[in-house]
Amino acid sequence: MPSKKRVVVLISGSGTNLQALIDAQDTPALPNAELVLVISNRKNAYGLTRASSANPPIPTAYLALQPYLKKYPEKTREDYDVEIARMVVNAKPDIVVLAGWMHILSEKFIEIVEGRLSLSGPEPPTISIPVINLHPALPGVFDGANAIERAYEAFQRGEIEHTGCMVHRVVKDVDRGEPIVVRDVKIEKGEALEAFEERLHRVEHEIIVQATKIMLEESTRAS
Ligand SMILES: Nc1nc2c(c(=O)[nH]1)N[C@@H](CN(C=O)c1ccc(C(=O)N[C@@H](CCC(=O)O)C(=O)O)cc1)CN2
Ligand SMILES: NCC(=O)N[C@@H]1O[C@H](COP(=O)([O-])[O-])[C@@H](O)[C@H]1O
Repeated sequence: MPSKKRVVVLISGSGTNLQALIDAQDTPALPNAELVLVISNRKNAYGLTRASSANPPIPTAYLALQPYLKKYPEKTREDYDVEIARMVVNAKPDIVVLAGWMHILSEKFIEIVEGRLSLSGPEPPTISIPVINLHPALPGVFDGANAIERAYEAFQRGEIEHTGCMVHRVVKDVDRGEPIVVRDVKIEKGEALEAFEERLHRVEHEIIVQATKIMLEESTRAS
């Protein structure tokens, strides 16, 4: 049996998408995969509880930007991103999944994790870890935070007829990476935001597993 593919997940909140990955790991939905680390930038993220309550428990880590900058006044936001990259690389993942990670990552993070920049010294990096992100909107529309609410309001103004969600490769430009899985989600006339959001989240829980599986299969073929 080949060794399991290692998945690192970055979160900032409730972790319902993390839970979808936890439930899918090492099942036909996400075969031969195990979550090896969950990193949160918010101490009270319930996703940390989901990880530690999993069976077996998934190791967790927490590092928030503002406390880091307060503790190390000489450091920068980019230094923080390098620390996150160090935590990720040390976990030796085959993929990194941003599942509600609400922090824009610097290009340096991407260069380190994708193996174009070495964490320590001049020797060439030996890693190339794909980073993917779940975003609750369609490619090129409603980039950034609060996308669900913005799409809902645009629908109420008659500007759009539907929205959707996607998982895409992470590049420097937020939400502009190559889409991996894209799903349309209709907004029903008269539907409350909460009901629409619940329907969209259910689709997210499917596509985050599908996209992770696709990327791990791709990395297996490439190796
Ligand atoms: N370099 C990239 N970093 C990140 C991407 C990406 O595509 N490229 N995706 C985001 C996830 N995301 C949307 O999908 C997103 C998350 C957060 C923000 C944002 O404005 N964050 C603020 C802080 C907001 C807060 O703390 O509540 C910030 O980082 O200053 C925009 C888009 C993850 N990172
Ligand atoms: N721009 C990024 C973004 O808005 N991400 C969104 O955060 C939520 C996390 O939910 P969860 O914590 O329950 O998984 C998800 O809806 C995800 O699309």
